[in-house]
This record gives sequence, structure tokens and C-alpha cells, in this order.
Amino acid sequence: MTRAILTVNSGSSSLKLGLFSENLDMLAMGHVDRIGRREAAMKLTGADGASLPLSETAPEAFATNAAALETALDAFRADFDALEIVAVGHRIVHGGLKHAAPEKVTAALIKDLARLAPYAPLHQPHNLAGIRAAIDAFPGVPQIACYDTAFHRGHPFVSDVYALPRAYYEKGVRRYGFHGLSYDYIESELARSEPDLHAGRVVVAHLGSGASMCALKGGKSIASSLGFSALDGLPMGTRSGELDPGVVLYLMDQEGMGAAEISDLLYKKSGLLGLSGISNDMRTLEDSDDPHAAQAIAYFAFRIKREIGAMAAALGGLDGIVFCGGIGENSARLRAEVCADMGWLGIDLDAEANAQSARDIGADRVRVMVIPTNEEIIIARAARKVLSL
Ligand SMILES: Nc1ncnc2c1ncn2[C@@H]1O[C@H](COP(=O)(O)OP(=O)(O)O)[C@@H](O)[C@H]1O
Ligand SMILES: CC(=O)OP(=O)(O)O
Ligand SMILES: [Mg+2]
Repeated sequence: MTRAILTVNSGSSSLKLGLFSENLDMLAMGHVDRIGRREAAMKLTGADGASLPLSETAPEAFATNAAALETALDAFRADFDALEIVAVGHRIVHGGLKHAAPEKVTAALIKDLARLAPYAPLHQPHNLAGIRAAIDAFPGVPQIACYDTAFHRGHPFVSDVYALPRAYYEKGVRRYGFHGLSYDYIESELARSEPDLHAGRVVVAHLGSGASMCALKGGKSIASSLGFSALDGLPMGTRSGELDPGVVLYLMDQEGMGAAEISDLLYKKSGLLGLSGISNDMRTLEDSDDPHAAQAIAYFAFRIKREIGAMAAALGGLDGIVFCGGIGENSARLRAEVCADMGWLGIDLDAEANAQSARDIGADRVRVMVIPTNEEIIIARAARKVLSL
């Protein structure tokens, strides 16, 4: 039987399963999109990238992350019967202070990682549920944890710290940054195909349901817009992004809200959804002619623009921007709004290339690129390395 590696990646609105041969050839990919919404759907692709037929699935099959995982694992049943799964690699959003390098999952590790759930409530519980489901489905097969925070752990002190009394830093109140598996992939792709740009100053914008940006200097992360929890920086599908801490004090003092209520507000009811009052999904907002939808998109674009300026300052200049993630890879409108009036920094877009989401969409000094990310291959590579396959 062919030996294979399975990868599991739970995002805040999506679930991606990947199947790879031991040599890391992609065998199949399953992608559930818009989890929890009426429009939720799954797509399966084969090794050649072509879509595979799927049996009709009721919307309840994707109503929750757990249901989506069960449905997606079911869709792979025939592959699982025909292959020998020798490792399951998992995206774990938060590794905290103690966990960075990919490692084998143990019962103690699961317990340790569960403590970080309050700082990534839309991910960490689902990541751990994915591990438990995979242990049930593939008893005895090693499970490998791969951390979204790892890529940023080499940050210089000023990008790692909050200006609180030092004791909090020592306890782990730091800027961890997330989407590290995605940035790791973009970094490796630049190293492979664009060595000059890789050696330079690049801002990567991972724009999906969760959104963040990373400043890469010579391929190393020196700053990230996400910080201690999955809330900081850019607004996201349902998350507020950067907020004056005074707003949290106001919610407590004046609105009488407690931690659980504030967490619910900031993680689940804010961002594009809160501002538009319509949807957390960029496609729905782009299709809407409600002015609040346009305002939500405009705010998102404005915050990205500001972050490009801030990161260019942190990098001491700018050689390239890379867009990735569901929105970054597909929304020509968002990319155009972000890059409008940025000539002062050497950024302009080739409108036609942008409309086609081509790889190179820049028309000025700064390279502007669209590179589809691939967290799955980074997880599979890590699993192979940990197990010396
Ligand atoms: N063709 C498209 N045009 C605009 N936005 C898109 C398109 N395809 C996907 N998106 C957006 O990408 C986001 C989901 O990104 P994704 O990276 O898959 O999510 P997650 O953060 O859950 O991993 C959604 O807001 C969705 O509307
Ligand atoms: C960390 C995070 O927000 O991840 P995602 O974009 O996959 O939801
Ligand atoms: Mg994602």
C-alpha cells in the first residue's frame, strides 16, 4: 500500500484536508468553505488539480467545524482504505511560549495547548478536536503539531513586547503573530523562485477570514500585525482587529459586560460582519450594494494600507508585497483599494493583471504579487521531518 501523510487545517471559516505521498506529491485536497453558513460547501481536488465528483451533502453536514471535519474525513474514506496513513499533521494556531518547532502529539501536549484556547477561541478548540478525531480514525498513527506562531518567534524584542510591566512579558504576554505556516510557505516560495526579492524587504498580506500581515526581511519575520491573541491588527471576518484597550474598559465599566461577553463580541460579532451588518464573507459584501458593505471593505483596505506604511518603516523600505489567503488571492477589488494612491511608496497596479489575479500585478518599482498559499505542504513537510520519513 502507498504510504501517505494526511494534513488537517482548521481556519475560522474553512477546513482544509490534504493527502500527500511520502515524497510530498499532493494526492488529493478537500476544502470546506463558509462553515456554519447556509452557503457552506466542500470541494475535492485530485492530484492533477481537477475537481473530483462529490455526493450531494446536506447543509447540516457543514454546520459546525466538528460536522465539517466528519464530512470531509468521510469524503476521503476510499482514499484512506487504499492508502496507508503513516502520519497526520495538524495546524495548531497557538503554540504559546513553550511550543514552536513541530512535534509529536502526546496527551500532555494536548492538555498544554488547551490552556491557550482563550487566546484563539475560533481555532484552538477545533485544532485540538481535529487531533482527537484523527487519533480515533487512525489509532496508533503519529500525530504532528505544527504551530502558526512558530514563524514569528525570532522577532526582535521591540516587535515581541507590549509596554506593560516586564513581569507580563516573562509570563508570556507577547506578540506571537499567527498565519505562520502560510508565511513559511510564501517565504519558501520566494526563496525558490524570486531569490533577489527574498533577500529584500517584503510585506506579506495573508487575507482570509482571519487576516494579518508580516514584514519579511531577508526571509525572516521581523514584525506581524497579529499579536498575543488572534484579535490584533487588521479587522477580520468577525474579529475587531486592533482596538484601543480603553474600549474594553468602557465595555466593562459602562456596558457592564464580562469577559465571556466581550470575547464573544470581539471574536464573533465584529470585523466585516459587525461593520457591514450583512456578512463576514468578502464575496457576499462585494455582491451587495448596501453602503455599509462598501464601508466595511473600505475600512479593511484602509487598515491594510496603513499597515503597509508601518511595515515599510519597520523594514527600512519596501521591495515587494505579496497577497495571499482567500481574499488576497481572489479579490481584485480589495487589492485595487489597498494599492490605490500608493505611488509615493512605488506601488501601482497593472489593472488587467490584477483583474486576472496574475502572479505579478505590479506596475511600478515595488513588486506586487499574488501567490496562492499552501499551509498543507508546510504541515506535510514538517510531519515528514519530525518522523524522519
Ligand atoms: N473569489 C473571491 N472573491 C472575493 N473573496 C473571496 C473569493 N473567494 C474567497 N474569498 C474570501 O476569502 C475569505 C476566506 O478565506 P480563507 O483563507 O479560505 O479563510 P480561512 O481564514 O477560514 O482559512 C472569505 O471572506 C471569502 O469571501
Ligand atoms: C489565525 C487565523 O486567523 O487563521 P484563519 O485565517 O485561518 O482563520
Ligand atoms: Mg486559513
